[in-house]
Amino acid sequence: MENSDPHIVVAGAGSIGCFVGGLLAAAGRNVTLLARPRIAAEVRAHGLTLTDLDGMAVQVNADAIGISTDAAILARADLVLVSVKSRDTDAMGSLINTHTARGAPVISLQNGVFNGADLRRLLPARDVRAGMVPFNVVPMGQGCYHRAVEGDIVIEAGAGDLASVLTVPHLACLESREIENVQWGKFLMNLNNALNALSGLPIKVQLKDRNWRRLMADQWAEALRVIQRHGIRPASSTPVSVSLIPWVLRLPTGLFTRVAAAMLKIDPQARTSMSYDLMEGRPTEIDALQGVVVEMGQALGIATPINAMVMDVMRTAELAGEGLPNLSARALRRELQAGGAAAQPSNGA
Ligand SMILES: NC(=O)C1=CN([C@@H]2O[C@H](COP(=O)(O)OP(=O)(O)OC[C@H]3O[C@@H](n4cnc5c(N)ncnc54)[C@H](OP(=O)(O)O)[C@@H]3O)[C@@H](O)[C@H]2O)C=CC1
Ligand SMILES: CC(C)(CO)C(=O)C(=O)O
Repeated sequence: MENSDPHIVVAGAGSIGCFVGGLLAAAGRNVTLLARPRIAAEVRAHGLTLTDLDGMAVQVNADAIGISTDAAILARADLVLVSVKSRDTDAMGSLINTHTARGAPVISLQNGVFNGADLRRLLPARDVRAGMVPFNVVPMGQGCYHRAVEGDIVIEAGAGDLASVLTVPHLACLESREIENVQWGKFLMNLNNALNALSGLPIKVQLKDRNWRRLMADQWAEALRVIQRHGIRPASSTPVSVSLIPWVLRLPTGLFTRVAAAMLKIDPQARTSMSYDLMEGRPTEIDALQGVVVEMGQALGIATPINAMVMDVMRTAELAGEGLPNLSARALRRELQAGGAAAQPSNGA
């Protein structure tokens, strides 16, 4: 990437893409959102209003940011930020391969741990970087996107100073030589996406319920055991190590609330991205999260009944297409005890 004012194309602008692309454009970067017609129409009509839990309020007028629904815009990209859901990574990778110049770096801003590798497979001999977005973005409608959890973006280290290109007021980006560990740490957090979506609750309300936290803790511990047995060492994205998180989650609510406040700032509106998928009747990223734990467990003959149960219940909710199912943690425990989903290989681990 040689251009001093690189053209950044956000490939699949939804919550993360509009928020990140919008802040970059607000700082004067040359940004185009590649978006579906419904999002393009919204941004053309209202521009973007970007807010956050610290009181940020940034307005981006529609004429300050490029908007396109045509993938051919990728031909004019010097840098591509991929922000589609995991199910669309292959399709977007193929579009980038068709249209984008080989010299343009491609950065995945997606959850899950394999999107970077999937893009690399589709885009051989290109500069493809995995990334990790720690914050949550709530789509508020009329071009308004609200960042409801704090944190800085982390991207895989490599040639050029891409982190500086992506660091502007209200948005910081760091490079890491251990991006896989960083992604695995976020992966563990994202296992709550499904629980949160099934609960139908904002994250903050869900976290106040000790039954939900116990289920989160058990699910986390089950996944961590499998991941570590594969030799992976997840890096925590909070000041508390990944192995201590289950202990923190199991604390009585008063104590937990105090410890959690020092770990991560979350505002009352935050719901996980999977909640919006269920609300809007779209398939979720469950395969890239619980699905990965179940497969990794199967590969080692380790039972993962909680992750398997959550995956099954999520599939039922997707098929029902009735939005958030508003289940209780107790209902999921009963599902686990009923054991249908728990029919897993076990070596007693
Ligand atoms: N939202 C959040 O708070 C966070 C999300 N993430 C991760 O970031 C990634 C993006 O999430 P999020 O922004 O919430 O997802 P969204 O669904 O809000 O945005 C993705 C957008 O890409 C669109 N899209 C898909 N294919 C194309 C295409 N070929 N051309 C144009 N647009 C396309 C989708 O449209 P359509 O729906 O019609 O397919 C959708 O509007 C996910 O991996 C998610 O897990 C990470 C941290 C937080
Ligand atoms: C809520 C958060 C930030 C962590 O689980 C997230 O990644 C998501 O909404 O997908």
